[in-house]
Amino acid sequence: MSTPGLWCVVPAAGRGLRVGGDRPKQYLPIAGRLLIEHTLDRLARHPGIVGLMVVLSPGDALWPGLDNLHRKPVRTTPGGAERCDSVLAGLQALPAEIDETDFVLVHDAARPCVRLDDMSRLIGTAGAGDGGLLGAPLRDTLKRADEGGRSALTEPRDQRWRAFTPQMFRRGALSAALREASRRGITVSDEAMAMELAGHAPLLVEGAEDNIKVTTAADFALAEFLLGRTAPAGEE
Ligand SMILES: Nc1ccn([C@@H]2O[C@H](COP(=O)(O)OP(=O)(O)OP(=O)(O)O)[C@@H](O)[C@H]2O)c(=O)n1
Ligand SMILES: C[C@](O)(CO)[C@H](O)COP(=O)(O)O
Repeated sequence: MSTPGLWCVVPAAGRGLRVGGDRPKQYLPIAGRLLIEHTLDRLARHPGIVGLMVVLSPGDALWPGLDNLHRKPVRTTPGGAERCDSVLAGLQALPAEIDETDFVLVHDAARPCVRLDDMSRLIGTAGAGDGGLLGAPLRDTLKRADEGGRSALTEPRDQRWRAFTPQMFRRGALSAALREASRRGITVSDEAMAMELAGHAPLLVEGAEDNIKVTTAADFALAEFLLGRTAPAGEE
């Protein structure tokens, strides 16, 4: 039996090494709350989401122990060495009532600024086919650097997109695609890559470019500004 709504797997088992903080970045403060709390609150506010499966680093002692947000269940499970391993673990830990053909969302804990209306557009359009992902067409010129840090060549920009999250796929198809990529020794950088390798054609759904992934220390100031806006983005 499927559920009348979407669960979201939230990979949050990373170490945040590129930030260089004294703890994993998902547990660093932004605008008075933990980074992860902003992200989970944003996700739980979306009416189409019915539950969150947060994937934590094994032995994570910093998890604040949330079990419910906006009257929606929050569950946790241990993740793996790579993001894709954590996503697969999250899929496996979802409640039994979610069957293989149900769509699920995957959204990085490190992306606290996702807009609710962008999520609605993804859910409303990508569910008609193989699933899809939020992203944005590349708007800057793209350079390939040589070993000396110089521009070796300019990459073609047409039909190039930046991939964001959430990404939305059927639980069974995504699990199988992730397992197959792992079996082939391929570390996929997002769920769509695994689906592409499995022969699917994920739909690209354009979303706001302020859906930033907090990756370095410099990203915290921008995230703080974006989160400080009067109303959660997408409800303005
Ligand atoms: N083994 C991993 C690695 C990453 N992630 C999660 O995947 C998201 C995107 O990954 P990234 O931004 O690279 O986070 P980190 O891996 O923590 O960053 P870094 O590479 O700087 O250590 C983050 O929410 C991170 O917690 C995860 O669940 N499991
Ligand atoms: C999934 C993702 O956020 C899409 O852009 C990105 O691939 C994550 O990369 P990371 O190196 O694991 O942060």
